[in-house]
Amino acid sequence: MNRRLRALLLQPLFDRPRQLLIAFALLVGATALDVCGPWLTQYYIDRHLVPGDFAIAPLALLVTLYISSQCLAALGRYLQTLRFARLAIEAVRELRSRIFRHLLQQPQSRLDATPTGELISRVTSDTDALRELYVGFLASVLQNLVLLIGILVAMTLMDPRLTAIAALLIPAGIATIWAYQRLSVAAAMKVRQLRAEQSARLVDAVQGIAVIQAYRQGQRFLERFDAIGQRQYTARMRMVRIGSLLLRSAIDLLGMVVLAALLFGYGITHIDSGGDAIGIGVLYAFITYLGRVSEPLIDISQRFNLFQQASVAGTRLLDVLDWPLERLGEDKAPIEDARIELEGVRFRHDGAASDTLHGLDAMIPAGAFIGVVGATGSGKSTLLDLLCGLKRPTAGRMTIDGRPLAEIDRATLSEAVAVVPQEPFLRSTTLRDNLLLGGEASEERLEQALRDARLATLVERLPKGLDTPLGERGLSLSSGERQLLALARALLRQPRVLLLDEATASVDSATESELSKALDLLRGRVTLVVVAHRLATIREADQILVMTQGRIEERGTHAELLARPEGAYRALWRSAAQGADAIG
Ligand SMILES: Nc1ncnc2c1ncn2[C@@H]1O[C@H](COP(=O)(O)OP(=O)(O)OP(=O)(O)O)[C@@H](O)[C@H]1O
Repeated sequence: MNRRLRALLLQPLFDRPRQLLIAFALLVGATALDVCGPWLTQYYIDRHLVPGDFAIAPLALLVTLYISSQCLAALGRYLQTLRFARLAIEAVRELRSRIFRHLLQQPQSRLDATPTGELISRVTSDTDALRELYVGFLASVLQNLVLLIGILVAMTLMDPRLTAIAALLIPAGIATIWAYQRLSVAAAMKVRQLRAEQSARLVDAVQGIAVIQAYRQGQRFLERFDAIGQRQYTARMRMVRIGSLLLRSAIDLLGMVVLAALLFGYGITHIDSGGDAIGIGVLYAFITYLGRVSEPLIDISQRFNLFQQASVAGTRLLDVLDWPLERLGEDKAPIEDARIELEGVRFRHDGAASDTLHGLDAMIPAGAFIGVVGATGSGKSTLLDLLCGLKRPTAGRMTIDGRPLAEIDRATLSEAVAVVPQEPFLRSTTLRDNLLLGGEASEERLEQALRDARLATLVERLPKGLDTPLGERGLSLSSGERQLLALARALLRQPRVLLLDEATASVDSATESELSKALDLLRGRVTLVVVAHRLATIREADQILVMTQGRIEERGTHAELLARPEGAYRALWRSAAQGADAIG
């Protein structure tokens, strides 16, 4: 295990030295009291039972000591378990939020490239594996080790020679555990890998359930899922076979052999000492202890796979923590006019063979209304992602009010630039929370934004109005309504730049023309960049950029572009008009 992994796994514990110390002290105390049990019994047998001394006072003292030591041991165990659990839960909560914070600061490209199920499993099940390590492995292994030491000390105090015989069980047990580890590691890794595969398939299926049902692919998905289940079963059974052969059975067998050796040893010592050196009570205590030595050994070995799993999970978490954070600018001066300039802006996706945007030049004056049109895949959405800072250009320069976009602080930029994406993100909470997204606004501003986004009538119809929950069992908005909600959310923030990506693609023509009027009201006050398939939306734009395969092929007003006989815009306009069966 390397140093970083060790630090990741252990640091959260060492960050809480007081708690760790208290938990450990409780553990040692409880174990010591536990070990007292057989020792007190031995004392009773040798000093009272065998000589036939049944005086009430010492007997009562012995019984009281026995009961109270065992009760205190149980109390100590209970407190120790609580302490370790608290330590583990706190450590995991902290780690989980560290990983989540790191994910939230990732560049868009990283999140795009990583499957959702994978991200979720890193934040949840991988951090959970660490909790298991603290509660299931660390606490238990420490407890068992202390118990073993306690038993050995108690035995040595009673009889060192017999202890030497009984202690044979320890190296033999360790050798068995070592063999188990070696034989089962491959199967354990296989099980974990198959489990990850199974959850990835599950996430795929749940996300695509509508398509799976529509294309009648349920049976195929089920068969593939079951096939993984079958492989998992085989790997698990292999682990169980190795485990049941080597762990309980082998260690129990070893225990029997050592017991026989002990009885033999007892006999020899007895003869050597002339028959009265070792009491029957010592033998009783040794037999009891012996039974308790094999339990900790089995327990340690069985919990070893928790340690293995935590190591694998820890490696995956370190991998996430290694993902570089998005470079953030530090320029916090507010954006005033929102004049945007692009010079030779290029963009290439990570690992892609060619550029998606090939050197864009554009000058967007403050308060201008810019329309962006072009064929599917021509790079319109990518351009908007660059304008709002979600993606960084691979080459070229982008400025806003003459200040490089890359140097502007993230919060300043997102305060000034609002985006209405193609597929709006909605949370399963109320309409109000979805509009505010954690921010604040007066009722008047909320109502104004709803009116501007043409959502006011929908909200008035709902019995709970803005407090109606969305998603799951709540209201399910239509695609058009979702877009309007995203628009209202953007308007609420009174941005300096408003970027719309096909924001009105799913609303009917009447709503769309009303929205155009609302956007008209923003003209001159807000810099507007509108990507549109429906050309009517951007007909009134100050300038229209026509994109083809990552380049700006044409630019001009609607009238100028339409006047070009062989122009791309004219062709788009004509085909759209033919589609609508009427030339505009
Ligand atoms: N990770 C990626 N690696 C390589 N190419 C990608 C990646 N992600 C997107 N692309 C490509 O980038 C191009 C531009 O996509 P973009 O979404 O900007 O197009 P668009 O003009 O907005 O299309 P639409 O009108 O369909 O929304 C597309 O050809 C897309 O396939």
